[in-house]
Amino acid sequence: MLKSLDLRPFRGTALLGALPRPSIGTADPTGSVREILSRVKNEGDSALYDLTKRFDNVTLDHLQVGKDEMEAAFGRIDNALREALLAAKYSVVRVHEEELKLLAEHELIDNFGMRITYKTQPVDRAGCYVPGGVARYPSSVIMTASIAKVAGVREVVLCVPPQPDGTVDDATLAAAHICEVDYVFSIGGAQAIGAMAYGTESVPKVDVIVGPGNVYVSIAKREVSQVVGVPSSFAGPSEVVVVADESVPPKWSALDIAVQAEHGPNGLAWFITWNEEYAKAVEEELESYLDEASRKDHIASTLSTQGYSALVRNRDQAIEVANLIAPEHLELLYHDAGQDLDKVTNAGAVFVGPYGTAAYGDYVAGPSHVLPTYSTARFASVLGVSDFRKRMHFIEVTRDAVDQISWAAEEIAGAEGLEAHSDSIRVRRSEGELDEA
Ligand SMILES: NC(=O)c1ccc[n+]([C@@H]2O[C@H](COP(=O)([O-])OP(=O)(O)OC[C@H]3O[C@@H](n4cnc5c(N)ncnc54)[C@H](O)[C@@H]3O)[C@@H](O)[C@H]2O)c1
Ligand SMILES: [Zn+2]
Repeated sequence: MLKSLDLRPFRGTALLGALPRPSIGTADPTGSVREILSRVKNEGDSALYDLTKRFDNVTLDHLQVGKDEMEAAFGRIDNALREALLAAKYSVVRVHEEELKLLAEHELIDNFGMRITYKTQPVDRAGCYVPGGVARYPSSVIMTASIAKVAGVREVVLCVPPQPDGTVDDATLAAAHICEVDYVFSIGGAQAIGAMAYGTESVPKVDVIVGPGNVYVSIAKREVSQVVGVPSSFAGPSEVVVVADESVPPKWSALDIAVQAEHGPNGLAWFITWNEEYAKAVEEELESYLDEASRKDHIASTLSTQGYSALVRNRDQAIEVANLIAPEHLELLYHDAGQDLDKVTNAGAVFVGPYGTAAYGDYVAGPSHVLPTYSTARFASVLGVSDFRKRMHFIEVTRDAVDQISWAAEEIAGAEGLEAHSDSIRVRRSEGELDEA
């Protein structure tokens, strides 16, 4: 089931060489994504109807889902699901209200008489993509839209692929209602990203696009990043690295390997341990679980292409391997894992201790489940309030600064041959103090 790797002999750069390269799946669809985007840009709504027919096999007669329909869906869903979605939103809002405090306006420093103040402002309108091909993701509504609202975004636009009958499922609409989403459109794939980036007759143009999706969606976001803000993470097919030993029941480890593979194809699932017997026990549990799993095909498809069971020397090497993979989800399930957290440098989210299945993070932990995949955790981060806000500095130049630091600015302007630059400073320095009115 999982491909076995014995990484024990490898050290340093040889270890990197011994790891299989991540793969984006079958053929790279950048060419067809570009075609879709240019049709949306040039033809607007009519391209959206046509592409939805082609890729979702649905003939729509309108694109927008009204606020009344969101409210009705909220009323229709099970009581227990309604409570669960509200609890998840509450948890996400709490975490992000705290995160927002970190961005509070403050004076950084008095720098040579120049007062530097740090401030952030929300973007005006955000677009959230909620996937809906292989599975339904009401949780992704909460993990994007509620964070945009906490960040202070004025309007939130949400796109989600239509179901085969052309509607959007009740749970997704109910989540949109809970998160006070302003517009919902039943459009999926690269065409949805194009619609939000360029704007069409029906879909308002947004300033930032966030949200996970399959390769078409993720590549489309990368393509439109010239005209709209897009976080640098590639929030693509799900990934997990599970590090465990005999201190954890093998069934728990086996299930966690299956969890992220359940999302669909092109994902990645690694199991890492330093205990050979335990690796065998986990493999056996995984096989017996798969015999009965309802999403057996999805899980098997990810595991057969990018499912690995790696044997390492010790926990240090386990973390070294995890850092090289830079996975979306890292689980450190073994006893005392809390001791190792400083060594983790590359991962989207890290789950610590034997109870730490990534599924808590998918729904209720509070941080967004929109996380960097495809090794982008080397440089990119979890979705958060800062993705919806822009940083700016206020620079208040006092007379004191003119006296203290003009010389350096004039000198550099001179070296760059930019006369107006040095003149603008020199007049202030030489023409003395203005009367304060
Ligand atoms: N990284 C994260 O934070 C995170 C979180 C949740 C989900 N996910 C991932 O999101 C993905 C969801 O994928 P999905 O496929 O279920 O839904 P999706 O909404 O991302 O994609 C469905 C759309 O893809 C388009 N499409 C399908 N085939 C196409 C083709 N041949 N050419 C052009 N467009 C095509 C269609 O327009 C369709 O509407 C999964 O891989 C899951 O792992 C990631
Ligand atoms: Zn998941």
